[in-house]
Order: sequence, then structure tokens, then C-alpha cells
Amino acid sequence: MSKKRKGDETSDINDDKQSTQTAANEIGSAAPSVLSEVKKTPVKASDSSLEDTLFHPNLISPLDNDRIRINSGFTRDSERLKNDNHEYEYDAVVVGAGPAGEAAAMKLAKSGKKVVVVDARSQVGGNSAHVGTIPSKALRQSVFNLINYRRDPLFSQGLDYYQVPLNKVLTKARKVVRNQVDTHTRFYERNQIEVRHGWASFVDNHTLHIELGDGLGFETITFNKAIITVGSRPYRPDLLDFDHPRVFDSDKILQMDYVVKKIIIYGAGVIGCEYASIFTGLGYKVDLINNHDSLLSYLDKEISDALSHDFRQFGVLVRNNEEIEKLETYDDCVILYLKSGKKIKSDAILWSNGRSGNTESLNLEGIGLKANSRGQLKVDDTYRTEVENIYAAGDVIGWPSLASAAYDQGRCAAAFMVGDEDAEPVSSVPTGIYTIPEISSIGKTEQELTDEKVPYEVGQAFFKHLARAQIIGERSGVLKILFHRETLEILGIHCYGNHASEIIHIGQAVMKCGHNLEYFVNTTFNYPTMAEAYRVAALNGLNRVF
Ligand SMILES: Cc1cc2nc3c(=O)[nH]c(=O)nc-3n(C[C@H](O)[C@H](O)[C@H](O)COP(=O)(O)OP(=O)(O)OC[C@H]3O[C@@H](n4cnc5c(N)ncnc54)[C@H](O)[C@@H]3O)c2cc1C
Ligand SMILES: NC(=O)c1ccc[n+]([C@@H]2O[C@H](COP(=O)([O-])OP(=O)(O)OC[C@H]3O[C@@H](n4cnc5c(N)ncnc54)[C@H](O)[C@@H]3O)[C@@H](O)[C@H]2O)c1
Repeated sequence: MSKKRKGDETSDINDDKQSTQTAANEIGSAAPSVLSEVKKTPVKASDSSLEDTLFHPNLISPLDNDRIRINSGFTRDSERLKNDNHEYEYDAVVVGAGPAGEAAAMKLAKSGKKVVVVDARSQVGGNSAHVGTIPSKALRQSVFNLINYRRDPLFSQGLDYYQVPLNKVLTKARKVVRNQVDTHTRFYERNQIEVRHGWASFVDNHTLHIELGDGLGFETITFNKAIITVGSRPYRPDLLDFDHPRVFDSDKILQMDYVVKKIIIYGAGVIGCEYASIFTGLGYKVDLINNHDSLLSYLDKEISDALSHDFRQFGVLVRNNEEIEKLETYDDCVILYLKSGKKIKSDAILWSNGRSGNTESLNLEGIGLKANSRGQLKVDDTYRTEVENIYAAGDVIGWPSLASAAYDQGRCAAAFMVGDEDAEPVSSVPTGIYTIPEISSIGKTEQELTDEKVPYEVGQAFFKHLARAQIIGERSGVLKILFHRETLEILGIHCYGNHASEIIHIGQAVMKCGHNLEYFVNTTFNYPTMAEAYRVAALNGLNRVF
């Protein structure tokens, strides 16, 4: 009779596994499912058939017939690259390899679909990686570093102040773009997603024409379903001659190769404000022409005011409620005439007044679709267009026109396409504006809560009082938490200051988890940190409640 000793329970489990494995091998099922079976079946010490069995480890012999098969249930690889049951070459085609297209393609591939991505550029990444988010943020970072360097007395003594050519600071941005393209190219490769380069247009609901360029002619492919993720491009009114070397939009500005002293930025949306920060940081004088009566009027009013104040401090001349009448271009300058009668002379103009969806070249008539006047497509809650097998996501559907949301929308569109039951359309998106300093927010503004007659209260933390902010030399900045004065539910968070776009995510997570303001008071924050602003703001707000 065997004796029970330390580890007996383990030996029982192993013994049980052994016997189950033998049975499993006979019917060809996989070892891993056996292991999970073992965990579910507790072994009783009094089981007499096991008591006589000695403990021994599971020995693997390459000479026996045990083989771990790929179709064990752990992976769907075996199903990948097999078409669904239909007559077309591909289960799905994704038109556009920006964030929306990439996310859609990844989700489709992971769901076992045969997918092809078509993009007009010779590299993946979309406008986001080539001319939008990535180069502008990398450029901003270089300018931010330059500003800090100039401000720091350790480095700035004896430093000649000169205007830095945009092209010079763009060197770093180009490197980041290249790295991003490499990273995203690998994603497609690793997931065995075919990528074709050329301009796509629809022949009909199941056929795509691809113009290959470079005299290579064209090809046609057939597909069961499609996702349109063609993104957007700067809106170019006929009023301006964009071929002139002093007239730029946000794509063309990345090619500017001369130094200017003054620049007009027409359009004070997100792009206009971000570039106003970049150009003043480079030492240029900026005239920022705003069609509205305040900057980024959808933001918290105090934050919009703080941005205007800081812009003025840094030499941006903000001109509100103005509209273009005409632009004259000369070899050595441009002159902007405004409807108010003003005229502004400058070295160049950056037009940043909105974007249009890239739908013209898609031959939408071929599939019975029509875009709106801004080239955007209408979709339902599942990202399906009015044509049953055609979906759309990203900038081409309009709101919110952000890379962050485009990625989620693309993934969700594909999830709905493959019938995922838990897919949810994108609804709450944080704002992240990379001016210097940054702005970020989530939830409602004071104006919205006042209009809705919600009894809210405000908690504030000014960065200049935080130890971490003082250490890193942060001069301006504020975190505002708006909360319901009775339930303490967090209703909105608004942040102005460097790292705002990171700081906001702490609040976003807390809101999403359903915690109220007390979370920030009952949680110990690292010290010194910028995150500590949440505790300071929460206490400040609670002190107002009576
Ligand atoms: C200057 C600037 C800064 C920005 N900064 C930010 C930021 O900081 N944060 C943020 O979240 N968002 C930012 N955005 C917005 C962000 O870039 C867009 O929301 C994002 O690129 C949209 O992604 P998308 O997948 O819809 O399309 P896109 O990135 O526009 O990609 C679409 C792709 O489709 C291709 N395509 C178009 N038509 C065809 C066709 N007929 N056939 C084949 N291919 C075609 C294009 O070549 C392109 O590669 C910024 C935008 C700009 C312009
Ligand atoms: N940090 C960021 O998140 C970030 C940075 C830059 C750009 N973006 C995205 O890029 C988009 C474009 O930014 P923007 O600053 O150029 O413009 P915007 O969308 O903020 O609009 C600026 C102005 O142009 C008008 N407009 C927009 N599209 C138009 C069109 N097709 N025809 C005529 N007028 C039009 C608008 O009504 C507005 O008055 C934004 O929607 C923004 O989401 C985001």
C-alpha cells in the first residue's frame, strides 16, 4: 500500500491527466483541452484506483505517436485564407490603409476572412502617418524641445536667436514617419494580409477596379463585402492658387523649404491652432484668422480663453470673426483681404479651413451611393452604408475625424461585418489638441450642463501649485473636474497644460468604471506627479459642496 506524502495531490492530478491523455490520444483530441478537463475534476484522496499509482512526471517521447496538431482549437490559422462560401476572390476588400482601414483589415483577418487592402500610396499608414497626425505631432515635439532649450538658462546663454527653417525640424518627423510605416507594414505581413497599391474605384457592388500607376495598367478584383476607409484631404477652395509657392495647406506645408518671418494661418480649427503653436515656437510671427468669435468654441470656455491668452503672449495675433474676400499672391509675399476691410501682408499663407472626404475617385455611382457636399458617406449604427454589403469608417464618415476614433470605427465596422454580437459603435471620444500647451477633455462642458440645468459643481487644480509641475517648469495649466453636486458623478473633465492628452485618460478610466469623485480622494497618488492634480481638484470641488 502506498503512503501519502507531500505533493500527493499533485501526483494525483498528474496521474489523472495521464490516464485522460491516453484516452484523448485515442480519439485524436489535443493535450491542452485535457489539461483544462483535469482542473475541472477534483481528485478525491480516498479514490482507491489512484492510491496504488506511484507519482511520476509526464515523459515526452518523440518516438511515440503523440502529435500536437494545429487544429486543436487553440488557433484559427487553419481556417484563415479560406474564402467564405461565395463566388468572389476575397471575403472583404478594405479601401484605404490609414488607421480605420488597418483596424478593419486586422479584425477581418483575425476572424478568418480572406482580406485585401488597397491604398493609393506606395506605403501603408494612410494620411495619418504620412501627412496628418504623425508628422504634425513629431514636428510639434521638436518645436517643444526647442522652446524648452531656449528657455533654459543653462543652455540659452550666448545662444543666437534665429528662425529655424521648417524643413530642418522636419528631419526628425520624417524619421518617425518611416518608423511608423515599417511598424504598420509588419502588422499587415504578420497577419498575412494582402496589400495592393493603386487607386481603387467601384465597378459594381462586388468588383473593384485598381489603377496601378507607373504605366502598369489596371486590375480588377471581386469581393463579397467592402469597407471604405479612404479618409480625407484638405479642403481647397477655388479662391486660392495652391500651386503658388507661398500658398500652403496642411499637406503641402510639410514640403516648405524656405524660412519665413511672418505667416498667415487661415482657419483656427484644430489644425490652425496646432500650427500656430509650431510656427511661433520656430520664431515666426503668426496672424491666425478665425471665422468664429472665440478659439475652438466647443471647448470649455476658460480653456479656450487660456489658449487665446497664451497665444497672444507668444506672439500670435488672433483675429476673430473674420472671413476671406480674396488673396493676392506675389513673388515675395501674399496679401489677404478680409471682408471686414482689413488687409494683411505676409510671407506665406497656410490654409487650414476644413477637410473633404476622398470619395470622388471611388465611382460611387457604380454602387448606387452618393456622398454629401463634403465628400462624406452616411452610415448606420453598424457602419453600414445604404448599400448592404458596403461599410465605411474613419474620416470619410465625418465625426469625429480623428485617428484615435478612426481605428476604433474600423475595428467595429469589421466586427459588425463578421457578425460579432458584442460590437459597439464608437460614441464617447476624448479631445486631444496638441497646441503648446496641450488641451484635452472628455464628457460635458460647463455650458452644456448649464443648458441642461444639471446641478453641477467644479473642482480645479492649477498646475503651478503642483510640486511636479514646479520641478518640470510648468507655468500654466489647469485640471477641471465637473461633477454632480448630489451624486458626485463625474460629468466632464477638462485639462489645459502639457501632458493634458495623457492626464485625461486617468479620469476617462475612472468615469468609464462608474466611480464618482470620491475615487480621487480615497486613492493614493504617486508624489510628485501631474496625476496628483486629480486629488487636488477633487478636494477643491468637494469643499464647494454643502
Ligand atoms: C495636420 C493633421 C493633424 C492631425 N492630428 C491628429 C491628432 O493629433 N490626433 C488624431 O487623433 N487625429 C489627428 N488628425 C486626424 C487624423 O489624421 C485622421 O482622423 C485620420 O488620418 C483618419 O484616418 P482614416 O483611416 O479615416 O484615413 P486616412 O488616414 O486619411 O487614410 C486614408 C487612405 O486612403 C487612401 N485612399 C484614398 N482614396 C483612395 C482610393 N480611391 N483608392 C485607394 N486608396 C485611397 C489614401 O491614400 C490614404 O492612405 C490630424 C489630421 C491632420 C491633417
Ligand atoms: N489633435 C487633433 O486631434 C487634431 C489635429 C489636427 C486635425 N485634427 C482633425 O482634422 C480635422 C480638420 O481640422 P481643421 O482645423 O482643418 O478644421 P475644422 O474641421 O476644425 O474646421 C475649420 C473650419 O472649416 C470649416 N470647414 C470644414 N470642412 C469644410 C469644407 N469641406 N468646406 C468648407 N468649410 C469647411 C468648418 O466649418 C470650420 O469653420 C478636424 O476635424 C480634426 O478632428 C485633429
